[in-house]
Amino acid sequence: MSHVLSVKSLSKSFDSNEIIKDINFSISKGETLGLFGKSGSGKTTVGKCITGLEKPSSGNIIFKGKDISDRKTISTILPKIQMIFQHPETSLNPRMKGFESIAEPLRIHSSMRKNELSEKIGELVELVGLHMEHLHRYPSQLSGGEIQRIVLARILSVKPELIVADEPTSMLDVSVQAQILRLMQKIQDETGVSYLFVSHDIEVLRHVCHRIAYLENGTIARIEKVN
Ligand SMILES: Nc1ncnc2c1ncn2[C@@H]1O[C@H](COP(=O)(O)OP(=O)(O)OP(=O)(O)O)[C@@H](O)[C@H]1O
Repeated sequence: MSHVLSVKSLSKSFDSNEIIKDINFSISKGETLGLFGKSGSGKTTVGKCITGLEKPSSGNIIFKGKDISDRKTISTILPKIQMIFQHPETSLNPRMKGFESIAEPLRIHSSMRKNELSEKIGELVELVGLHMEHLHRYPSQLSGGEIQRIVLARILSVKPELIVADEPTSMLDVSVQAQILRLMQKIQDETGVSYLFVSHDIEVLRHVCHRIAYLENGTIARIEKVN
């Protein structure tokens, strides 16, 4: 299997405080790699370095053979790498209804006409299991699970090849959590997207990941295959 992402000797310090050091791992096409670590271990920092939200102190991030460690190159790769955050309520613009939230990246990254846009949004809404009525609501009028579905539809609109999912279900109750995890697996089966799934919940990771990387003392202590 070809690697979508390779992280090589990644380190990141904040104010001379080294948070992660010499991190190495790869993710194949269609693979879910879990990143496990306790609170404050630096999981989100790894995800932010990959998605360009933080600049690595040193090391390389190779996406489909191209080094995207410097900010100039990453702008040409985005939107192929997307990130889902932990707090659904802060993931969307509170002043945008569902339709606009999903349409916004399509308007930026494609030149679709109005009817093409509506058709595409209809397909995405069906893929993530929402109903048209949800599109006419603001985030404050949607549940956490419905917001994460809108977030997924928004992200999928630009056909990402890698999604960094940072505790995407930890704020949801157990039954909704299971629905979103199933949805993410269905999306992977249908699109071949790869995930870096960040969590402090080892049971969730064992359920959804092909392999799990354990972050300890700022570095990857080991990577295990999940049977
Ligand atoms: N921009 C920043 N400036 C300074 N310190 C930061 C910054 N971002 C993160 N940190 C620190 O880096 C450490 C790792 O944070 P990070 O959010 O990556 O951990 P985490 O494993 O994702 O934690 P959690 O599971 O609680 O979300 C923490 O001590 C945090 O305070």
